[in-house]
Amino acid sequence: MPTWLLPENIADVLPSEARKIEELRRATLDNFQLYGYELVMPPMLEYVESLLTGAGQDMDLRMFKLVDQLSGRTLGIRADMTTQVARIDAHLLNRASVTRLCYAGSVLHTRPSGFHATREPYQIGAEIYGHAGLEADAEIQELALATLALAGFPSVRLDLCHAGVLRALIENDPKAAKAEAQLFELLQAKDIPGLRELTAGFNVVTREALLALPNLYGDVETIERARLRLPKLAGVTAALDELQALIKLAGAASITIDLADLRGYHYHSGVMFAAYVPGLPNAVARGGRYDHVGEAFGRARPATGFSMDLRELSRLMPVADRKAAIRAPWGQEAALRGKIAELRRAGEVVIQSLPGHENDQDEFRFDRTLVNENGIWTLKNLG
Ligand SMILES: N[C@@H](Cc1c[nH]c[nH+]1)C(=O)O
Repeated sequence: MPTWLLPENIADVLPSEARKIEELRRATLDNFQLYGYELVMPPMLEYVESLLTGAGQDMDLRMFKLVDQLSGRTLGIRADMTTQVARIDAHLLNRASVTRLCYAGSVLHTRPSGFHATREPYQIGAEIYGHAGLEADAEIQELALATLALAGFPSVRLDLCHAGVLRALIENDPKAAKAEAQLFELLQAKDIPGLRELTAGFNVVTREALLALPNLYGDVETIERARLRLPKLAGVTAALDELQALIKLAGAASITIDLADLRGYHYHSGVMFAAYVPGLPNAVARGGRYDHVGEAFGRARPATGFSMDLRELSRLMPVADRKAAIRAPWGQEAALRGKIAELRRAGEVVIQSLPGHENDQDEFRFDRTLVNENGIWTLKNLG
């Protein structure tokens, strides 16, 4: 095997793609700042216990682990930055008021989430801590839509779900509580035969409700269907009421409900959403409420947020036009160097041709050149 092969679902990002990702990263972070989100940079790795705190058992399987030569303890490489940011809010900032934080960085997954999915997504996201009301969820959804619009996706469908529905059903039946992890998996896969088998010994009300969940999707009327099909447990009613209220607050043009779309992480505790763009089966952004994570870090804080993978998003964007550039000869002459510096200060790309390498650069399109006319360096259009 050649030594330069990369592991499966791990790839280099080449110049034109890297440029697209970087431009989107800058535009997204600048936009987050306009909404008052402060940038934080959590570490690439932490002690495993800290990364797993409040994160749910699914995180353990998704995380790469290694041994720390300094402490002898096991370290985990982050698979999701959301819980790291919750730790920062809970322990380091210790603010009582609302805190808005954002972040961007690579995460690693032990297994790809789909056949072609990368195991190294570039995660970017925003989180609000300290407000339990739906207004925070509405702001997060608006921000997710604004971010997708920046990336060139103006028509996005938001799929809403609520972790409280399954939680209330599970709390009502000890047998279901024991099978929580499997229930999550089967519901995510909408695997009705599997659900039938697993729920055989559950009480009838829980069983019927769990079997109904995969079919409770569609337009916003689904909430009314859910009220009829699901048991009138306080947790179920509260969750459906919240979904209904959020639909009124959220500005999305197209909203659907899918009460079995639990594909986020197990730490979600309330309203969850996934954003879909035309022509792509996988969600391009996911988010939701996770009030219990701060509690696990010792400071109960309401929390909601969203994140997305910039690599995936930029792959869907059209290829960017090559940037116009100016070709300049190589030279140390003060007048030439002064002219080049002046053009670069004005935002122009000026590339000095190294002797013997006058050909084009892939990422750039030379449309002008610097020529010396009677001792003055002037720009000339290239045909
Ligand atoms: N980090 C979650 C999405 C999220 C951000 N904040 C809350 N939820 C995910 O990757 O699915």
